[in-house]
Parts: sequence; structure tokens; C-alpha cells
Amino acid sequence: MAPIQHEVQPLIRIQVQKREQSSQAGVGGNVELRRGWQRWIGLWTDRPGRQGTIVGNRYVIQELLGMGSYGLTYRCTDIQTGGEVALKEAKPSKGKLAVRLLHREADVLRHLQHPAIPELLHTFTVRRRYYMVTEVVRGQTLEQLIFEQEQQYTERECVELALQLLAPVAHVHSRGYIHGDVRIPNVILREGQVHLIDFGLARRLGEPLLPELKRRIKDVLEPEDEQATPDQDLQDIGHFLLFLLYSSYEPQKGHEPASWQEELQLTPALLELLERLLGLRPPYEGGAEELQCELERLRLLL
Ligand SMILES: Nc1ncnc2c1ncn2[C@@H]1O[C@H](COP(=O)(O)OP(=O)(O)OP(=O)(O)O)[C@@H](O)[C@H]1O
Repeated sequence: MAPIQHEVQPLIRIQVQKREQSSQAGVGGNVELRRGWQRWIGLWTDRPGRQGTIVGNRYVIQELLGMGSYGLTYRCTDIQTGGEVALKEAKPSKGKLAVRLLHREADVLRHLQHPAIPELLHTFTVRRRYYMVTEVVRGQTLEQLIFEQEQQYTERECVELALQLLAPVAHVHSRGYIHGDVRIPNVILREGQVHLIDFGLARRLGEPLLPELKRRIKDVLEPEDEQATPDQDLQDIGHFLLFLLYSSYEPQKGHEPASWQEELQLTPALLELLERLLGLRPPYEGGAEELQCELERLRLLL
């Protein structure tokens, strides 16, 4: 498969790299030594709970679903209902910021109700650790599908997936928030249906980025990203589409890296849509609704 990361990277707004860069910000002195030390402490303090461990007298850990920058998420059995849930814990090594983000995530999810967004079921604190319980989405993230399963998507399938993703994103906007982190690792596909997860960076429309996060990513933050606007999620859908489209790109022999426009050779209407999403042409003033109409129109052409 094509080296997607490399090809798309120059265009991807810095979100993909935010996490790595954030750990470097403000580090002085012997950077390597300090980083190594922090990594070691992180590995120890963030070691996942074992299978069979009961959390909060109610949730039995079955497996670790994933460890992100600020949280550990487990698939658990709820002893009270017998059902499966996702249990997310703030990453201990990330201290108060991770706990704050998890509280914010639960607060946002409380305001959302959409079939493509996991429902918030419960929050609790045990031994000063905060936990959030949501519906579990059994499936694979688009990141896993593209990079591990080497799944390839046609233009039409990409448009279909973007349309599906737009539904929960539009719902988030209609409730007065932006998701703020619409990326392939935060989109799960289950039985062909898209689900949007990870609301840790969600913000109220117009709300500036948390000062703690701003400090960590000050080198890479674009000024227009500071105040939350729906455009940021739409731009992220543009990057999401690029990742999907590159999944079926095969470089020619002796190929020199070129722009994504040259490499992907897209249907003109799709090219225009992407350029508008990525800020290379006038944006969609009508937000998610206008984008939805455009994608539906495009689907008929492909
Ligand atoms: N409700 C869920 N159902 C199924 N899997 C989930 C769910 N929530 C999270 N996961 C899995 O756990 C991983 C980490 O969860 P999440 O993205 O919420 O953590 P995070 O620390 O906020 O990550 P990030 O670094 O991407 O911000 C996800 O990539 C996904 O694989």
C-alpha cells in the first residue's frame, strides 16, 4: 500500500502530531534524559488494569480497547446488567489535565444523543480516580482498517463514509459544540456504520482552547483554531477524506512525490469539495448542512 502518512502529512493540519509535540513543549535542560525518564514513569503509572479486575464494584475488565494520549479505555462487563460497556479512565501520568478532559468529555456526552455517538451511561470516582462509562462500539477504527487491514476505499465509498460521519458531527454542532478531534482513530466502523468517539477535545462553539492545552501546543496552533468554530470539524473531515482516498493510491515506479491533487487524480467535483474543506477555496458558509447537500450531490455523480 502507498505510504499514506508520508504523502498526506504535509497537508494534514497539525492534529496528527499534536500529541508528540505536546510532550516536547516547555522541556529544557537534558531533553533526552528527561523524556526517557518521563516515558519510564508513564509506562509504570499507566500500566493497564488486568483482565478480571473489578472496578467500582461493578465493571469487570475484559480487555484494553486502547490507550490514547489522555485516557485508557477498557471493554468491560457490567455486573448489574450483564451487558458490555466501554470504561474510560484518565491516564494517571497525565495528572489533573487528563482528569479535567475526561470530566469535560462526560459533560459534553451528557448533551448528545445520536445513534452514531456512544451514549454516556455512568461516571464515578474510586480511590480518587475518575471513570466514565459509555456504550461500547465493537468494530475497528478507520486507522486500523487503513493501516493494519490495508483496506482500500473508492471515491464513492469515501464520500459515503464522509456523509455518514457528517451526521454525528452535525448533531454535535446543533447542540452547540464542536468535536475538535475528528480523525481516523476516532471513527469506528461497525457493520458498515460509522461511529464517532473521543470527545475529550470537544468545546462549546466560540470557546477558546483550554489554556493548559494551548500551552502544550502553542508552537503548532493556528490562530483561527483558538476559538471553536464548526469549520474546524469540517476541515478535519477534509483530512479524514484524504486519508481514505490515499488508501487506494499506488505510486508509479520512479515516482517523485507530488501534491495530493496531482497524485490522487480525483473526479473534479470531489477535488473542488476537498479544496473548499481544506481552505484552498472559499469555504462552505452553510456549515455541515451545506456540506451534506454537496456530498449527496457528489454521490450521485460517482
Ligand atoms: N466507546 C468505545 N467503544 C469501542 N472502543 C472505544 C470506545 N472508546 C474508545 N475506544 C477505543 O479506545 C481507544 C482510545 O480511546 P480514546 O480515543 O477515547 O482515548 P484518548 O486518550 O482520548 O485518545 P486520543 O489520544 O485519540 O485523544 C480508541 O482509539 C478506540 O480504539
